[in-house]
Amino acid sequence: MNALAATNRNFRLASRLLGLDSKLEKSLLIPFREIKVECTIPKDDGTLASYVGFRVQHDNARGPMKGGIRYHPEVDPDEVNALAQLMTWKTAVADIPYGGAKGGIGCNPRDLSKSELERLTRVFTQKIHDLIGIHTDVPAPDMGTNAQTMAWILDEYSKFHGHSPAVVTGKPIDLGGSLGREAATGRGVVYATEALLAEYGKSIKGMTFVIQGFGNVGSWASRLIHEKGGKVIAVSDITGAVKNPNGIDISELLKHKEATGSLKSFSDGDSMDPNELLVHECDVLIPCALGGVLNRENAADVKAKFIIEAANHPTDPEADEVLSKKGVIILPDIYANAGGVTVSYFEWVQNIQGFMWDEERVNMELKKYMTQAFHNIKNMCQTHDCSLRMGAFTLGVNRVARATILRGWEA
Ligand SMILES: NC(=O)C1=CN([C@@H]2O[C@H](COP(=O)(O)OP(=O)(O)OC[C@H]3O[C@@H](n4cnc5c(N)ncnc54)[C@H](OP(=O)(O)O)[C@@H]3O)[C@@H](O)[C@H]2O)C=CC1
Ligand SMILES: O=C(O)CCC(=O)C(=O)O
Repeated sequence: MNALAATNRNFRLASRLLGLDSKLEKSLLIPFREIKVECTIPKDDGTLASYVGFRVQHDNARGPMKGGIRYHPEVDPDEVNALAQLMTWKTAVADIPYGGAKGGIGCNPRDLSKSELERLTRVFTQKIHDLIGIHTDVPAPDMGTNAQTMAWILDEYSKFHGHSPAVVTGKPIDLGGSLGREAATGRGVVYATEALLAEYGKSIKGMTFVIQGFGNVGSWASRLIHEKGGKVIAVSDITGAVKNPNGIDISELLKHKEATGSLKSFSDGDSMDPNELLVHECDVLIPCALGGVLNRENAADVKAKFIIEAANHPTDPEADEVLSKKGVIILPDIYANAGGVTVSYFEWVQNIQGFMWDEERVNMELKKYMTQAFHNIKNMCQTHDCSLRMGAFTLGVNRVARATILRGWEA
């Protein structure tokens, strides 16, 4: 099932549990605006290359639309649409005053030089600058983009609208970024994991973890789990996977990745088949890369007891069903990875206030939001006798539905 069909299905299940009116259901599902632009840039060798860029603005009932921009060869309109919708429910689950959006460019950032990436980002910004803004739609990093990408968007946007640091989040600190934003999604994943494990009388210390993806989210989650005494026994990136049953020394792995750009040939572990990683024996599996990686092909073989969805929509509905029947506890993406957008919100608030918080305050507030959201999800699970995924969806959808009704439809 493609990402959009899967997301729509989860939304509809939540809508039925909440007993939403069918017209309201339809209006919540249809995106506010879908933007598709062609971005042509001169390559370093003088030839021209064209890329298609998307920004889907899903809903703004609760505030400005918010969500990352992804650079990846598999970016397509349906996936961006699904990711934008997930942002609407995620910001509502986190209870931050935003709606949802997502963007992307179909390109492989690994094949582009830094100056090509800069040109592409600037052309994309030129094409969408009228449709984003501090109080309309605020982009941030996602897969394949980072603080530097946000700096280019900020610079290009400011040429049209004047200096506007709050138009993007996840910026470099020197341009108004927030302390703690880079680590925030991984840190939020760890707070979410702690909240879940505590329900089962468990903690991170001594448990075994398998992590797919070692970019922003995966590397920070690995590092913080390692610091808390969790045993990270297998990790992968696009180049391969590494395992060590005694626990990988994550600080050494970070140095190796920094030096070589890859997890390959790491001396403190054995290489493994990346396809085997998701079904490797462990207590907790944390997908931190692409969507749809847990599917009908591998779900029955998953051995983890807990799955923390740090990636967006890593589990397709068929896998969800198989895993639930097996008793695997899944912490859903719209809660588990909400730490990133929550600290993006803190960054935006700091930019608007013109006042910078210290990192301790950022992390403390993040923990407060993540813990509160977990308790709210648990309450929805009790009210509707449902899974954590439906608990999170009903929480988010209900908040957006209430805001939509309050705003009304009168022209
Ligand atoms: N950044 C953020 O704040 C947030 C991100 N997310 C989600 O988290 C996920 C990861 O995002 P982020 O860490 O920012 O992205 P990055 O681009 O920083 O990292 C992605 C990682 O995934 C790896 N990867 C890519 N393809 C594969 C594959 N087929 N198998 C194994 N690993 C693979 C990459 O490998 P390599 O290192 O070799 O390139 C990289 O390590 C995405 O689903 C994103 O939507 C969710 C909330 C917020
Ligand atoms: O920080 C943000 O605004 C968005 C992060 C994001 O894209 C996500 O949560 O999937």
